[in-house]
Amino acid sequence: MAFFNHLARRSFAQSAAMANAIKNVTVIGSGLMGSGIAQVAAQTGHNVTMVDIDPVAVEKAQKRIGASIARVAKKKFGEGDDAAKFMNESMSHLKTSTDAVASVESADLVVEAIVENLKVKKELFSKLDGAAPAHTIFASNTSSIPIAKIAEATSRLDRFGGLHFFNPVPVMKLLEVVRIPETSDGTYEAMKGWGKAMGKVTVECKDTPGFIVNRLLVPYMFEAVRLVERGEASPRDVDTAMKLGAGHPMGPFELMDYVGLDTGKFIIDGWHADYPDEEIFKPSPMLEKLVADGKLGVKSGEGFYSYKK
Ligand SMILES: CC(=O)CC(=O)SCCNC(=O)CCNC(=O)[C@H](O)C(C)(C)COP(=O)(O)OP(=O)(O)OC[C@H]1O[C@@H](n2cnc3c(N)ncnc32)[C@H](O)[C@@H]1OP(=O)(O)O
Ligand SMILES: NC(=O)C1=CN([C@@H]2O[C@H](COP(=O)(O)OP(=O)(O)OC[C@H]3O[C@@H](n4cnc5c(N)ncnc54)[C@H](O)[C@@H]3O)[C@@H](O)[C@H]2O)C=CC1
Repeated sequence: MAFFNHLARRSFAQSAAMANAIKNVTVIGSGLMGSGIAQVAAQTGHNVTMVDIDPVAVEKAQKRIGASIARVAKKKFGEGDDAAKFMNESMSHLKTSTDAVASVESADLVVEAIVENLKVKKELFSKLDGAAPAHTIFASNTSSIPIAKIAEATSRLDRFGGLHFFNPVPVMKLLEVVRIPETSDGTYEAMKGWGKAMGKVTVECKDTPGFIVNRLLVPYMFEAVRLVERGEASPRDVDTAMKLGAGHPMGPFELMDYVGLDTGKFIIDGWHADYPDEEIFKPSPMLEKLVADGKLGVKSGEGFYSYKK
């Protein structure tokens, strides 16, 4: 028994060491999720480089992070010097760039949070694979794409996994840590350890559609749209019903607007393509039209609801 305790202690120590070895974090994508992941990594003392192809997106992200860190600081320290110190210290850990290749040169971990498109994700990781150091762990924040399909663009399958955060990242405590068969134990332990260093509660996931939360949440959200498409209730009443009847903080339509209708469409289109006979993965004409009209939810000012001031 002592031998196995020794092994357990050693593997825990190894994973803690590997997680502690994750100091330099590069986040690719500075949208809703990338900016949140970069913010929390900076708040928890990591050296963070946040990257985007779109310089305007980087600028917007810096503003979003500044406002969000102010809310976190106020919640933690109230007003005054400690809050200001927390904000300044957090922001001092954050750099931005539009050069993804240069940004991974000394990365211990790369977290990708770009558009939910397999081709674009694979192109990015293939490019980074040749630029990042051999020890660097690659992880995707994808909502729905199989990690294995993304990882096959690289030569580091043993150092590849999924780190699936939840929106808004500074608030939602959960982190889904996904492994593919080739993910080494050391990599997996390091990813879980880093999640804890980020202040998250981690759950272990296999590389299955939607991992845990989205496999349950996305079909629920699309069933809500189908209920409205059948004329059985209004979006507002469905949201009220789920908040007051099921205790959800947001109803499904508010949540889809919050997540982004484009992201919702990317997810369901991917699953429908892979599982064409699965009823609950069927796309929604109502959502298709909104996305086609550029109504992407909060991020575009209008989705199921209007957010124009
Ligand atoms: C699609 C995927 O792949 C996976 C996903 O992410 S699925 C989506 C998962 N996310 C959810 O389900 C979110 C559900 N909604 C909620 O939890 C809440 O509505 C919410 C946290 C977003 C907002 O909470 P709320 O009570 O309605 O409003 P609000 O008062 O603004 O915020 C509550 C607290 O969170 C904090 N907060 C909210 N948004 C924040 C942000 N962006 N940054 C920092 N703090 C924030 C606020 O400081 C606030 O705390 P105080 O009131 O003490 O200051
Ligand atoms: N929106 C949500 O609630 C959640 C989304 N996710 C996942 O996170 C990822 C990002 O989603 P969002 O942040 O919502 O998207 P978003 O649209 O807000 O941000 C995506 C960002 O990626 C940038 N980008 C696109 N291609 C790029 C490239 N090749 N190199 C660098 N930057 C590039 C875009 O300019 C944009 O700023 C997606 O995979 C999504 O499925 C995961 C959890 C929750």
